[in-house]
This record gives sequence, structure tokens and C-alpha cells, in this order.
Amino acid sequence: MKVAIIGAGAVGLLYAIKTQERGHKVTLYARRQDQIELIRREGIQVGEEHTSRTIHIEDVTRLHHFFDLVILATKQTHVDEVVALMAEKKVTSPVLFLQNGMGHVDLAVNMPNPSAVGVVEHGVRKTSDRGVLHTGLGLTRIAAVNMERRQALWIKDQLDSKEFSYVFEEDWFEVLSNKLIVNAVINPITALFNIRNGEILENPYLLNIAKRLCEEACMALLKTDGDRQFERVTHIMEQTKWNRSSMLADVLHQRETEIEGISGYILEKCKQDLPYTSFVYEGLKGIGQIRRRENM
Ligand SMILES: NC(=O)C1=CN([C@@H]2O[C@H](COP(=O)(O)OP(=O)(O)OC[C@H]3O[C@@H](n4cnc5c(N)ncnc54)[C@H](OP(=O)(O)O)[C@@H]3O)[C@@H](O)[C@H]2O)C=CC1
Ligand SMILES: CC(C)(CO)C(=O)C(=O)O
Repeated sequence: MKVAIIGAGAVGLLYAIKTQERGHKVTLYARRQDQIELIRREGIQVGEEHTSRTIHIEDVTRLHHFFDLVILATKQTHVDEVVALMAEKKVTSPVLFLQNGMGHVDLAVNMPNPSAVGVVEHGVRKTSDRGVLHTGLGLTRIAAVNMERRQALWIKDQLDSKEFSYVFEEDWFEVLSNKLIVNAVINPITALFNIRNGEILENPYLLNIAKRLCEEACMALLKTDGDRQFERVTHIMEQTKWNRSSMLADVLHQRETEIEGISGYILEKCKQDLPYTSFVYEGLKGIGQIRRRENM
């Protein structure tokens, strides 16, 4: 397949290399000229490897329509502008969204392109504009949104390999909402209290906040298996105990967080008062405002 990957961050860099290794013709699209020139000159470095990998990289404004698949690997907060650019460039290819949260779902449902969502269960950290660290080997769950089931299955088969697995899921809401619950609990707590994921388990006060956040998320998403969901969340805290969540990393690097597509989505879905979710949502919005003022 000819595959475009938009966004040369942690996920985009790793998926570009893994998709190319699977035998596809990949073009990685970035938006900063300095990053594009660096990767053209020196390639992408995965982990501690001494050799770098060559990849075809272009400026996103030069996006074109000759692709069998577009993988969208920006943060949730930049999905709207990329989807608008795809419409402007008349890109009608199938799209695979890889974002955390559910803020992009309405776009995926309503766009004219066939669309699918993927949930990334790998740990990935960007070490430089051309460097990426694969910190946890997981898999990618993929489900059709606005696409025939067999087309999504075909895409899954094209991308799947022993070393970098993809799993097909029947129900996009189930797979995205389960990941949303994990992110609605772990990400805001770690980001507000500047702790690693596993530290929530060691602190009964924070664990209580986690339980409440999980109950509220389950209520908003109409999940009736709250205890099982909380067990799953605590299991992921344990599995990723040394990780800094992506939201904590965003706060520490003074970047915009994905709180809107995570807790914001939950608050919007639920008509009832959700005090814990409202607190973490407003807390992180508040941090964002302080950061913007400091940068003025
Ligand atoms: N990292 C991880 O371990 C995991 C990440 N995810 C999810 O995957 C998604 C991507 O995360 P991650 O890779 O970590 O994020 P990063 O912030 O590392 O990367 C996002 C990239 O998108 C680029 N970008 C933004 N807007 C545009 C645009 N208009 N055109 C082209 N490129 C653009 C950014 O460019 P610039 O550098 O110029 O700002 C940046 O390189 C997120 O939703 C995240 O929650 C899910 C699970 C695990
Ligand atoms: C699962 C978890 C919480 C791992 O850190 C994650 O998805 C994130 O950090 O965004």
C-alpha cells in the first residue's frame, strides 16, 4: 500500500518505521521545516540503534491524494486542522485515526472518507525531532467507524505483523470508550500531581480519587461493569507504573493537553453533575491558562 502518516511525533515516527518495515511505501508528513530537513538529512533513530532509518518525509502542505491509507498521528487537539486540510486537498483515501480520547469521533463519523479508529497500546516516547523510543510493546486495536467491516479487516491484515501487531475489533465504541476510561482516570491525576502512573496505587487518597473518576466515566458512558472497569484501570497503572502519562508529559513540556477530548468529552456526554471529573477538567484547563500567560 501507499501510506501517508500525518504527524511526526512519538506515534508518527514509530508507526512510519513499522509500516515501512511491513513493506509499504510510506510518506511521513510534518509541519516544521527544521524537522523535515533534519529527518531528510539524518533519518529516524529508533531507540539505542546505531543505524538510522531513511524515510520519505514531506511538508504537510504538500499532501496529495494518491494514498491507499492515511494514518492520522497528531494529537487530538490538531485533528480538526488536518481533516480540513485533507478536504481542501481532496484526499479521499481511507483514514485511520490513532488519537487517545473520543474528541475526534464526530469527525471520523461525519467525514466523507472511509474512516477507522485505532487504539495504541504501545508505549512511545519522542527523544528528539528524529528520535523515538519504543518503551512498551503493545498492540494496535482497530475498528471501522465509517468504513465497511471487510475494508477495515483488510487494512488490519496489511498492517499487522508478528513484531508489530494489529487486532481487529468489532465495536469502535467499546474499544474507544474502554481506553477513554483509562485515560480519564490515570492521565489527569498524574498530570495534576506530577507523579508516575504506579504512584496512584501507593497513595490511598489518590486511589480514592481514581475510583471516583472511574465511576463517573462509567456513568457518562453508560457502562454497567464499574468494578471490572476499575480493576482494568488499576491493572494498567501497575503495568505502566514507571510511565509518565502523556498528559503529564504535555504539562511538563508546556504543551496543550488532550483534556478536552478526554474529560471534556465525558462531561459533555453526561447531563448529571460529575464533581471529580469537573475538578480535574477545570484544574488542567487552569494549568493551560497559566502556561499561556507565562509564554506571552
Ligand atoms: N505516545 C504514546 O505513548 C501514546 C500516544 N497516544 C496518542 O497518539 C496521539 C499522538 O501522540 P504523540 O505522538 O505522543 O504526540 P506528539 O505530540 O509527540 O506528536 C504529535 C505530532 O503531530 C504534529 N502535528 C500537529 N499538527 C500537525 C499538522 N497540522 N500537520 C502535521 N503535523 C502536525 C506535531 O508537530 P510539532 O512537533 O510541529 O508540534 C507533532 O510532531 C495522541 O492522541 C496520543 O494521546 C496513544 C497511546 C500512546
Ligand atoms: C495508558 C496510559 C495512561 C499510559 O501512560 C496512556 O495511554 C497515556 O499516558 O496516555
